[in-house]
Amino acid sequence: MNHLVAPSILAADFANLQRDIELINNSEADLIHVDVMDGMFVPNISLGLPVVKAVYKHAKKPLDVHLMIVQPERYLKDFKEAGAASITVHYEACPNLHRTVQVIKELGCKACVAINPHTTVALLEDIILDLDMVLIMSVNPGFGGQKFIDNTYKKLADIKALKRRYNPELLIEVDGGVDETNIAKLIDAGANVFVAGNAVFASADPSATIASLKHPGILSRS
Ligand SMILES: O=C(CO)[C@H](O)[C@H](O)COP(=O)(O)O
Ligand SMILES: [Fe+2]
Repeated sequence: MNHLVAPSILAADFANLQRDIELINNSEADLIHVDVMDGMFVPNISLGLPVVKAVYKHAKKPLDVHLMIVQPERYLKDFKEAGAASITVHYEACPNLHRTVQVIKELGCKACVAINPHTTVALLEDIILDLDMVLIMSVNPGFGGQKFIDNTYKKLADIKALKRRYNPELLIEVDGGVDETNIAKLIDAGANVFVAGNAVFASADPSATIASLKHPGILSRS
């Protein structure tokens, strides 16, 4: 399949959020990545349900909601009602992960599990069959603009092997430090959904950057 690009609005201008949503709407982006942080699971607070609802009102692309919160099972229905098309919960935040994943699917959302850089891919073996997508964190969650962690390539090799064995349709998302310099290598490593925050919104021309993430190898900038 062709890979998907998911700009993260964490790096957008929150005072001009509608403008930045329109920018994504009119770009080659496939999804809108929404980072929800609670100051507990991660040492940062970003945005919550009212902002997700406001984004959904203007969004013409599916919302890919990444919950970096403790006990995310408390809020799954709320995020579905706020407009989430897919809901990502963290392996590290879910003691009853199988149940949490079933609830996400019963709500009609795509179910995704994220793992932090220190969490071994092998821990996903008994849940992978139930998932639509796995998110490999390529930075420690909590902040945009961090440096990509190279061990991600090893984790992609491991998840690719599990995918081949158990769930060939599985999507593999990479989040953190993705940009025009590493996306081609990440595609080769087996990833097919790419979150990009700073690479898009800190660039001089965010739409052109999204286009070049969508078509790596082709010079989309004039
Ligand atoms: O989940 C996240 C951080 O926890 C963000 O999605 C991620 O950091 C994207 O930002 P950038 O592309 O700037 O690294
Ligand atoms: Fe994210």
